[in-house]
Amino acid sequence: MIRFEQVTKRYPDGTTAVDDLSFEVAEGELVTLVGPSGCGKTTTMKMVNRLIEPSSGRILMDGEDVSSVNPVELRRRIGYVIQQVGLFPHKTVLENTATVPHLLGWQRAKARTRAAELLDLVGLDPSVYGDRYPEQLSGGQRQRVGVARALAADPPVLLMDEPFGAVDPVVREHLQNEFLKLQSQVRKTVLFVTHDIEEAVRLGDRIAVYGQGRIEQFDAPAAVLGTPATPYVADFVGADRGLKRLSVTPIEESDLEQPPVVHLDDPLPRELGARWAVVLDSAGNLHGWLSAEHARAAGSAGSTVREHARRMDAWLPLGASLKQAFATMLQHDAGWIAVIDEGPGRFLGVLTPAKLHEALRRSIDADAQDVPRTAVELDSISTVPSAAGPASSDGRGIKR
Ligand SMILES: Nc1ncnc2c1ncn2[C@@H]1O[C@H](COP(=O)(O)OP(=O)(O)OP(=O)(O)O)[C@@H](O)[C@H]1O
Repeated sequence: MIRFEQVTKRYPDGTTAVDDLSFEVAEGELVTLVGPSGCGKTTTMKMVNRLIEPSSGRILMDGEDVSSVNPVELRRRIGYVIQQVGLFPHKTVLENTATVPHLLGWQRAKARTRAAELLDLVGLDPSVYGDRYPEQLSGGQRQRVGVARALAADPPVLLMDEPFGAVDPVVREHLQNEFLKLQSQVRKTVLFVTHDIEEAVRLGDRIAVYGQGRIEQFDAPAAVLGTPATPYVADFVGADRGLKRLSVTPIEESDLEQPPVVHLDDPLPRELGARWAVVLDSAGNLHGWLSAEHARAAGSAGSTVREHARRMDAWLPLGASLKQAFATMLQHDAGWIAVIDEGPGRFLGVLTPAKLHEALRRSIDADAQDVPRTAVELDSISTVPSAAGPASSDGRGIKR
């Protein structure tokens, strides 16, 4: 979808910002460009919509050399979100969002309807926020309007330059989650610049780690964290990359243990054979848990599990990340969490801290041994977005 072919950018003062860059972003893929300040990320991005022209090499979008497309026409096909959102202060939120459809000559009513839909999609109720002016919004809300505006004309490509860089860490994580959800619906081809490796890992299907003007590694997040291609990348992703891996490693069925199970309408057992048992309803869905101590103490004949079961709030769907599992354990002060089938909600097993640790080891070892690393060469670049990306393990709530 977007293909860089040996692209170099040398500024007139002799600075080589980007040096012989070749990579490809597949349709619907989100690639994060990450690296320290001044390594050429923004220059890379601005060459796609021709805010900057390459000194040599070419950039193709859908097979077409962007240098042959009129820049104004080109930019209408490319949504652009930047850190300082650049909303028009004298226009309302709705008018700001409808800017590009207006420029494209859409009828006013159609443009406004579309803008309202987009505001809704980014979590801003148009009836509440549509008539406000940008100064009447929080920083996070302004960023959302920026995203809505960039999507308004439904461009196939989005360029995002540190879009969440100016908000505090909590709002930032919230915006990242919302953006992942949004991206799973709209499936744009996205180039996303950040200097934050955590953000790159959370959002990217693949990550391009920049050194000075060059890509040091172009790979799925798990591979960048598990097998850094160079000492530079290892240093950049940090000594705590084992921890960062938690967020890109999904819970798998083989990680689960099978505790004793009782059903709601079973007579209350005197012994469980363990300190606790999972309680299921007749459809096999998770209801809660029963403690052996409680069952023993209750002991009265005639009662059923239903009267003694406790609710279980610490649960996650299969495929959620180990990081979510760890956070859920901490949040509920739980020694284990239940894992259910995402669709029908069937109980699958439990994840314990020991199994969580094993899963993390498995993931690190697998990468160290045999995960093929994608070389930064055009011919070897896979066009399939990685299933290991954080987008595939969406952030699900914990409580029912
Ligand atoms: N107009 C320009 N003239 C000369 N040098 C420039 C110009 N614009 C950028 N540079 C230089 O090119 C290099 C890459 O800049 P670029 O903005 O692409 O980096 P970046 O990775 O996006 O950095 P940051 O994270 O700080 O935004 C830097 O050394 C920068 O100083």
